[in-house]
Amino acid sequence: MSYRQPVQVIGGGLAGTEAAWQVARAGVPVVLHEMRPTYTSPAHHSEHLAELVCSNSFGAMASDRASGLLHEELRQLGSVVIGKADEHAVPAGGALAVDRAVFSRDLTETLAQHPLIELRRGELRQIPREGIVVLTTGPLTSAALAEDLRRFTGQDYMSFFDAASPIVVGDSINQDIAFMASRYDRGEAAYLNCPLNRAQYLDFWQALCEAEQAELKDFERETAKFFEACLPIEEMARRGEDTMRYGPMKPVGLFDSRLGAFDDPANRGKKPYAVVQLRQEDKAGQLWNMVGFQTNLRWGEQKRVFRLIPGLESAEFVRMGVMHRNTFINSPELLNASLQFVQRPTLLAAGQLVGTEGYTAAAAGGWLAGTNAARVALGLPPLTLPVTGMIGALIDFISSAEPKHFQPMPPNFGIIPALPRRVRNKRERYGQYRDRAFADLQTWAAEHRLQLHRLSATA
Ligand SMILES: Cc1cc2nc3c(=O)[nH]c(=O)nc-3n(C[C@H](O)[C@H](O)[C@H](O)COP(=O)(O)OP(=O)(O)OC[C@H]3O[C@@H](n4cnc5c(N)ncnc54)[C@H](O)[C@@H]3O)c2cc1C
Repeated sequence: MSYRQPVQVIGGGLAGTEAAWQVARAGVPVVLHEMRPTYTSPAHHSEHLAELVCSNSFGAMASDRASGLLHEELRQLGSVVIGKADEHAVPAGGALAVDRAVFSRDLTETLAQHPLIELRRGELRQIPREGIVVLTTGPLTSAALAEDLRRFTGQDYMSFFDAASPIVVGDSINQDIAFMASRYDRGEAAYLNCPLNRAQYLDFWQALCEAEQAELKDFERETAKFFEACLPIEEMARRGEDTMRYGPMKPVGLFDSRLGAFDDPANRGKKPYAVVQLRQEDKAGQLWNMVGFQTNLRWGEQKRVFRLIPGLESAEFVRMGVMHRNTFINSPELLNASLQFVQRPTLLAAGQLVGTEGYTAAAAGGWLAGTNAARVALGLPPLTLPVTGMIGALIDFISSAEPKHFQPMPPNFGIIPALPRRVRNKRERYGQYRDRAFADLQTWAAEHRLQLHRLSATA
């Protein structure tokens, strides 16, 4: 096949943007189809590429954490998404967070200016039957294309629910109450923290448990499975009085230095019982994201209940929380380890459509699918097992989740068809057990006659 026929990437999210860039970087022309602004998904708000639909964070930066390792590998591999994330980073105490509007606008302009990339706006309703195609339409793939993909695979989708948290105007936060700090004083003081005493926490918890939910459609209510790493805050509240204090409202390592020294025993009684953290959204610090407060409450209820939080009594919300059903394909059955469909090797897929959750994982999958689409076009063998950090992200996810909540995710999470049980069962932190995990993976890969590449060395 001649590679003069452009590769077609469908969906300009995190995965598609990275994929299109890698195709072009290999010298192969590419058309990137993005349906926004003509059609939009229920979670997207702009017309720009690589829009971050909820939090503005790509996860922890330290390279002994799965996300940090993946960032570092993607940097070395020339990822445009992580490159722009670095350029437009905002303070986030050890996490890689970005000014989302500037980040997405810059990526849109950068891709639009590349001589080998054509950015074509409009919904693609069918998978192109010919040529090399990369599907990166995400968890909210448009209905017509989803139906065509279902016909092509002959399989139903799998799904779970994911929610986004509200964004608050900085000037409306009462900074006599909210204080700046990062947990355990790590990095710069990057978060605004709203402290609650026990009575305030219990009032808030009660109000949250009783608040009115936005309606799910009947069939959705029956099958509502939440993504455990991103539970709606009201679902967390329903699970128990203290659940939020062990989750997003964890008070440890946070202290208002205006009250005195943290380690002074005289100040022990001043430590908060619970804390709501807000992370900076934009470089100017005008917008703040409520960390871990993804929600499916009715919008009026969100305002009423969240204004009970000390410091947010007059909060103005520029975006409310929402919840959506995320769908994904049964990738271990449908794809091989190079992200090509077994049925049609010229069709590849990446991002949340294949079940990898999160911005960083989407960018990594996009890197691999784009690289492989270009390699197929150039007549080169595709790369097989993926970025080491992606494996790490997988292990990290698996080790931090409760097995009983796996149902919708594990067989499809990531692109590794059958992780060995001993890796799957690891409950310890990834960083600490990385070497052992890699040894296990190497054995497993050898057993399956797969080569395990560290892409930074092979790309
Ligand atoms: C409500 C919600 C909250 C989330 N919160 C977080 C979070 O806080 N942190 C995190 O890391 N991840 C979060 N995620 C997951 C995260 O959004 C995804 O993992 C990541 O964005 C997936 O990237 P992607 O490129 O696969 O899909 P997307 O980024 O969704 O991109 C898909 C693109 O395809 C386009 N498209 C769809 N159909 C068509 C078509 N037929 N033709 C042309 N274009 C099409 C869409 O417009 C979109 O631009 C959340 C997801 C949802 C739905």
